[in-house]
Amino acid sequence: MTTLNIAIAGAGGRMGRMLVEAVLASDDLRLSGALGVPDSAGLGQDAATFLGKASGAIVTSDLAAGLEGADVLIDFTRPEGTLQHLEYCAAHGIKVVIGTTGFDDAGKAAIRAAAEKTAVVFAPNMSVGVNVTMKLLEMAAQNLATGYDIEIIEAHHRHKVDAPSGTALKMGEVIADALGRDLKECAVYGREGVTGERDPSTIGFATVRGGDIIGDHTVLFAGTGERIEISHKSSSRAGYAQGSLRAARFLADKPAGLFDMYAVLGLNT
Ligand SMILES: NC(=O)C1=CN([C@@H]2O[C@H](COP(=O)(O)OP(=O)(O)OC[C@H]3O[C@@H](n4cnc5c(N)ncnc54)[C@H](OP(=O)(O)O)[C@@H]3O)[C@@H](O)[C@H]2O)C=CC1
Ligand SMILES: O=C(O)C1=N[C@H](C(=O)O)C[C@H](O)C1
Repeated sequence: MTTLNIAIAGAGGRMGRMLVEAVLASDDLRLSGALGVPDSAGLGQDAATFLGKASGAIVTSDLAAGLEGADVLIDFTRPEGTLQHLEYCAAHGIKVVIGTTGFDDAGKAAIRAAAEKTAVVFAPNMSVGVNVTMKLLEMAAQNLATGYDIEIIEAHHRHKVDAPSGTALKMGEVIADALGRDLKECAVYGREGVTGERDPSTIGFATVRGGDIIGDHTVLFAGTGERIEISHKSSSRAGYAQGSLRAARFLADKPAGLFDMYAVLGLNT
């Protein structure tokens, strides 16, 4: 078995720690490096210190040091950090799994451009369950195209900085595509005051933030006399970490290109 060298960006974050633990627990992956920002609490320490272990990877903000020998970088940070890391990886032939959310159109264009130089998996949610839920939404939207109002409700922990979640936005895109609509034209991101009656062609979003909610998403198809709710609820971040490792293994033999979790999980039918 060949060993894949994995570097982790945002190694001290909620997802970074899950990933460090998951890489150390695997027998085909090696933690080759760990990136933080200059004021990160764990800078200069072993990335596995929080587990009471030594991985040999010291958290650094020096990209060359943190990415030395890496085959794949797994990045769950912030858009500005991810884009910096990606530029370095594209220039040095390092593959990248991007879990970060909250990119604007320019950021997404930069990811597409970098993927012409190196292989990239970019997905707002790495869990198998969420990606299968996306397929269910496609089917539901195709079959409930008229007479059903579509609302997407998401809930996350108090520390989350972007809204709606990347997953909720992707759900909106999947549904809009299935209905032949453009999400940019039909999304409604908040309601207040005298809003008038609901326009049936819209897709509504509602955001809840509080406590330690890991990630809940519900899509409501509200018709007359009935409603359908398709929900996914995460009770642990482990599913995101395991999905990210699957994405890293998937990239091992891939040439440059942009892939999503449908490709990783074989859901592109
Ligand atoms: N695709 C998926 O399946 C999932 C995606 N996410 C997304 O992943 C991202 C991170 O989430 P989470 O782990 O909860 O967040 P955290 O805030 O816990 O962790 C973010 C990490 O990135 C570091 N960081 C912050 N700013 C920068 C920067 N500019 N450059 C480089 N590193 C930076 C932080 O450093 P420091 O330690 O100093 O704070 C921290 O280590 C979010 O966008 C979230 O939406 C989350 C879960 C699943
Ligand atoms: O910030 C989080 O925590 C999560 N972010 C992702 C998103 O924005 O969709 C995925 C998951 O919901 C957890």
